[in-house]
Amino acid sequence: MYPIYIFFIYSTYIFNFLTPFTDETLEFNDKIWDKCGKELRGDSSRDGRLVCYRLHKHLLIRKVEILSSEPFILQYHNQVHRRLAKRAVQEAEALRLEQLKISGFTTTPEKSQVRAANGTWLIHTGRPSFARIFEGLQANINSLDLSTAEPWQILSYNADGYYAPHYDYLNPATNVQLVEGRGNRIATVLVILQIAKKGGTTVFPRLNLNIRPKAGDVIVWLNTLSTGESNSQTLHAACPIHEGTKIGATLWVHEKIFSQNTKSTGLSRQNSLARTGGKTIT
Ligand SMILES: O=C(O)CCC(=O)C(=O)O
Ligand SMILES: [Fe+2]
Repeated sequence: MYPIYIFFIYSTYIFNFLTPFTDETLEFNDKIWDKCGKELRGDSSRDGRLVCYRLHKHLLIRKVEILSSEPFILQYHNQVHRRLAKRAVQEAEALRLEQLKISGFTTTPEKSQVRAANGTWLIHTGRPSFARIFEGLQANINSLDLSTAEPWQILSYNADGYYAPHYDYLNPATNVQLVEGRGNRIATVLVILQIAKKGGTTVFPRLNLNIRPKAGDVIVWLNTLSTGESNSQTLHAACPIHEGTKIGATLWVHEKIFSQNTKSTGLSRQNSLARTGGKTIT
């Protein structure tokens, strides 16, 4: 009785911080993938804020594209060099990617309403390529303090993999200590390390946006409004993969750095898994 009880508490606890926040019941049926087929981008003739600009840094020039102004969504083109992205893929594949595995199949005929992917946590500098990517991101995205981010969440989606529509911000009611200690996930930084041959775009259904990034591109968006409230327009998903394997690495950026009481929020376990690339220390 006692161990079962502990397991129940423990799994609910872990599940809470891995589960994206939904403040409503999101429909899960084939219709949710309606926008996945073709690339959908914002219309700059309707919104003059949707512009491209060049970012000059250390003699490198990068193209940055504003995909949406409200919520703010940016695409950094070729932020990660092709070779670096390839090395990061090799490093990712050597990690225990079954750590965050959700197969997509449940005991009922319905598919998982979370995602179908393998994955793991990794600390920011946990592998050389990820450390270099992290440094490069911090140098370019200086409006965000990336040290406030949770460890890398690396996800690998095979054919039929997907990430169901969700929000990245946390529900403060079910993540009380984490949100009190670190604030909410104000921004998401999604690094595309490898794209699928077919499918696997990143879709924002409420914004009519379906992004087909290249390997090495980075998508950044703000999850909260300037008031600090969560922005439900940021609903997004990874469309089903039809062929090949997509690998992405996400940083969920918080408002502030760890505070003392963050240690007891479950993030300590997340961090210990991240330090070992998904291996549980026994
Ligand atoms: O892989 C994608 O396109 C989306 C990933 C995502 O939503 C996340 O990591 O929060
Ligand atoms: Fe997400």
